[in-house]
Amino acid sequence: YSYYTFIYKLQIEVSNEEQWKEALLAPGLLVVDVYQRWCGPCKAVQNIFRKCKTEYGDDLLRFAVAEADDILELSSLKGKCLPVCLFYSGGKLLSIVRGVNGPLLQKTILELVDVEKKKQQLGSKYVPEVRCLFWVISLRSNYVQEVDMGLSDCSIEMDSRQLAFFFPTLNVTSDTQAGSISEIQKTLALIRPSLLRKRKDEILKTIHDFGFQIAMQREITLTDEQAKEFYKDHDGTDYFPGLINQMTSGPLLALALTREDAVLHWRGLLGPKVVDEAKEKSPESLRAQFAIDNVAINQLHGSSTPEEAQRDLNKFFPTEHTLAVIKPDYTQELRDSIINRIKEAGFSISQVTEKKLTRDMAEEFYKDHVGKYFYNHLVDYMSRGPSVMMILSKENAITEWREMMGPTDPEQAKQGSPNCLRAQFAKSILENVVHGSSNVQHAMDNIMLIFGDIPKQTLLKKEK
Ligand SMILES: Nc1ncnc2c1ncn2[C@@H]1O[C@H](COP(=O)(O)OP(=O)(O)OP(=O)(O)O)[C@@H](O)[C@H]1O
Repeated sequence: YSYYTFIYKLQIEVSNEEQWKEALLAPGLLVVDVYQRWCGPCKAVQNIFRKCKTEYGDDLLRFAVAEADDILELSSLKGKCLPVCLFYSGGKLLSIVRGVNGPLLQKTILELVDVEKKKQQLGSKYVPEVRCLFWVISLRSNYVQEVDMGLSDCSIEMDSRQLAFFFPTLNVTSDTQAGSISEIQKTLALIRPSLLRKRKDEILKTIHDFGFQIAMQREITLTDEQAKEFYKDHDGTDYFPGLINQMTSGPLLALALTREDAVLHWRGLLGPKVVDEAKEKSPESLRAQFAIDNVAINQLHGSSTPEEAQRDLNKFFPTEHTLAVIKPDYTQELRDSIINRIKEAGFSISQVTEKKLTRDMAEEFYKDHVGKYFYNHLVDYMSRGPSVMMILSKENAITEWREMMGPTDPEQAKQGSPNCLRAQFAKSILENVVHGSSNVQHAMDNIMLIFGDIPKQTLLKKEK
């Protein structure tokens, strides 16, 4: 964790606006490695810079490191763990290279240093030859590649620059040191009860500020057995009783966090496991920042590997099943497009059947609405033709499918969530295209009504 405090001789450290302005206005080419707090400056890039400095180094080539959070101009690069190098001269941004692309970095530095030399030799007689970087974006592969087109058109160069700055959240992947590609991952974070009681809003804001999305969350009070099972590998250690005590002292918050390389980043932010060590060696780490007075156990957990994250997530967010119905009068095209949307959202369709409900079944299905003014119309509608009945399986399936459907009334849906199915396809509040169970009991009852008693094993097998 000491990478937070490294000072590099090769690179000047820019950590406030004043230093930023000073660095930009110094003569020559300035190459800035923009980094994120949890990644630290990129060591692989430093090696390339060191080589360049030795090969073509003179006073016209300078290097800097700056944290995206510290400098306003760099704020659009917040949250990207991929190294981003910016090339400036006379305060102007000339070029951007993302990723540890040694040859491209070297080539860019060589060319731009040459320009600086010419400028120095020719003074005001120097006429710039503009070279442009284009971003070739293949949406299908989510891959962004930089190509030096060597064109002389300033407006095109501006476009590419703007592209990089205005779409920093594009899933940009480029060469990395090990040739691997950063990917969106999920990890499990636990906020232990004492911290949750005292500083819930603050820790959630911090998580958000560090670029994580909360894909799922659940407040849960663990029993002694559940806590012991979760931490069984620590059984027998001197801290085990204290840990179990902390884990069961009230509700904790389990979070499924997503972002690029979520597992590594979350672990990196947490810092050392022992609170005193975290405070001493890594005071910026979350375990130091969010330690609770007089509690020796740290307040935050994170999975160690992607495999462990998957196991941990399954424990806190087990697969749920919900009943989804495409209501009568659908066209084949509508049915296919809804099913595609379901698959794209990551649901497994564990069972599917097309079935015309009898009046009795429709009455049973909507028995909670008996007596309401629309009840008879609802039963008529639901029994007048076949419906597509599906069991959808996923963590958090009930809530997620209801979110996909949107509000009961399509007019309200169009206002608040225009992309939901009801906003796009419902005819009216009555004929609103899709149904989804409201809770676990409702899901179980209606799955039983439509599909009979499906053994759990069948569902699990189908999920795979
Ligand atoms: N005010 C209303 N006027 C007409 N029909 C209505 C009205 N409210 C609900 N409905 C019909 O009854 C169904 C069940 O209503 P409920 O309040 O359970 O909404 P929902 O949970 O969004 O929908 P569903 O149970 O079909 O998933 C609605 O989907 C709709 O078809």
